[in-house]
Order: sequence, then C-alpha cells, then structure tokens
Amino acid sequence: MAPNKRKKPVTTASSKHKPTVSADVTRKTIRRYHVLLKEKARLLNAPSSSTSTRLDEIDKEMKLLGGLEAYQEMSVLGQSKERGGGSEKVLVEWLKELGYGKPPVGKGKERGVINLLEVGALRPDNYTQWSKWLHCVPIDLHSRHPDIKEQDFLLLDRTENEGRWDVISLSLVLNFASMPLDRGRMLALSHAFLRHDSPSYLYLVLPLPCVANSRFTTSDHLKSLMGAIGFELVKERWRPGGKVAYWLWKRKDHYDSRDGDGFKKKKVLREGATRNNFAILWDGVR
Ligand SMILES: C[S@@+](CC[C@H](N)C(=O)[O-])C[C@H]1O[C@@H](n2cnc3c(N)ncnc32)[C@H](O)[C@@H]1O
Repeated sequence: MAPNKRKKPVTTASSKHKPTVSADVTRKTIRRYHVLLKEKARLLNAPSSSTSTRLDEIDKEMKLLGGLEAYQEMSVLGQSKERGGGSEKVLVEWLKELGYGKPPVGKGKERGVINLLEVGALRPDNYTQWSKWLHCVPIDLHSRHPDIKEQDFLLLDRTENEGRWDVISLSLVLNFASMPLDRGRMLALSHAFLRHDSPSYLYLVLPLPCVANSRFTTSDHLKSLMGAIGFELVKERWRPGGKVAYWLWKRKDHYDSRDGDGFKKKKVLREGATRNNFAILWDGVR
C-alpha cells in the first residue's frame, strides 16, 4: 500500500477523552448525518430538476454538523469506555474462543500472528494490546492518524489483497455506506480478500435496528445473503432492545446453491409504518 499522508495524531487527545457531549446529542448528530448521507445518495441516484438545490442544502447542513470529522468524533465518543467500549473486545473474545492468542502447545505448534484488516478505524490502537498474536492494519475513508491508512475499502487493489487477510472487521461501516449495492459489494470483496488456504473470518457489526426493524433486512435474510456470498455463521450476539448486533462469519469455499439473483432488488420483508429502510443488495459479482 502507498505510504500514508502524515496526519496530526489524535490518539493523545482521544485517549484522554472524557465525553463532554451528551450521549443523546452524539446519537442525534450521528443519526442526522446518516439521514443526510442517505438522502444525498438517493438524489445522486435519481436526479431531478430540484436535485442541485437540495444537494447544496444537504452539504450546508453536513458542514454545520461539522462534516465527516465531527461525525467520526461523535463515533469515537460512542466508542469510548465511558459509553460501553468499542467492538474490538467482542471480536477478540470470539477469536480466543476459536483458539487464537493461546500460548503455544509444544514445538512446531505455534500459531502465527494473524492479519486483521480493520475497515473504518477511528483510532490506530484499537488492537495494540493483542499485537503479539494479532497484527491490525487500520484503514478509513478519512484518516484521523498517521497510522491509519486513508483508503476506501471498495477501491482496495484486488490483486494485492486477494486471499491476504485472516480477519476483516466491518464494524458499523456497512450502515455508513449509503448505497445498498455498495454494502453487498463490501461483503463480496471481504470474501475475496480473506484467506482461501486456512480458516478466515469476517466480523460484522451493525446497529440492531438495521436487522431488527428494517422493512428490507431481517436476521434470516442476512444469513441467506451471507450464505450465497460464501459465509457461514460462527458467532452472533445481540439482545432484544439492544443497540448493536455482532456477527462472526467464516469464509467458505462453496456458496449456498441460491445465486446472487435473489439479492439484486429490495423486497419488503416486514410491513409497518415505523420500519426503517436499511437494505443490503448484492449484484452477484464476486
Ligand atoms: C461509525 S464509524 C465506525 C467506527 C468503528 N469501526 C466502530 O465500530 O465504532 C464508520 C467509519 O467507517 C468509515 N468508512 C465508511 N465506508 C468506508 C469505506 N468504504 N472504506 C473505508 N472506511 C469507510 C467512515 O469513514 C467512518 O470513519
């Protein structure tokens, strides 16, 4: 990968961070930012005569909210220990349950360091304490630190990354992408980028309402989409009424018989006026 542009580190400030913004303000700002992102994507997808005026208004409001940087700052606060901690703890707990990070059990039995690609990294040091057995490469669309590579996951070099990673983390990233097809593309790319010659895993985290209250996505639908792309579910964690859902998927070489066709268009899976419209579409391209 190309060397990273030097960025002013934010870790010192972040690690000392005491949230001074209320959890309610954080949540509301993140939610509004997502609504604007979605509207922007919708307008760009189907332009009309009023599109450019509305796009200007949206950009102005995003700027008023502080833009991507402020959004990330709010997400860091959401991630802070005072608010329940980041999702890395759940991934590490699961990897340990799968036998990673254990002391060697005899000569020649040592497990090598595993390579983790953390997509959407707000801090460079989320996994530092486990660096003896877990080597993390953090990337983000907008890097907040020199050790986070500024890189769009969707534009990663295919040849360089094919079969390269033991684990890929997409924690609260799919819901950030505003186009449903980009979300499916991220899952299919993860399948291509994970190792083919030894067990490899995709860690997925989403706000729970994306599956629990969406018109177009249910937990079962997500499982069949993942099966069609070539993943099997290994671990799952969420609780009714909770905020976030976590899944660990193991890469398979074969796919469920159903091909991508069933996932190209949105289908209403739940009726009701209070549903959200979160959807993941997959065009079948691997
Ligand atoms: C809500 S934050 C999630 C941060 C953290 N992973 C967590 O679990 O709290 C979403 C981050 O994903 C990044 N992101 C979204 N799409 C991306 C892409 N295609 N490539 C790289 N980063 C992306 C955004 O820039 C943003 O910083």
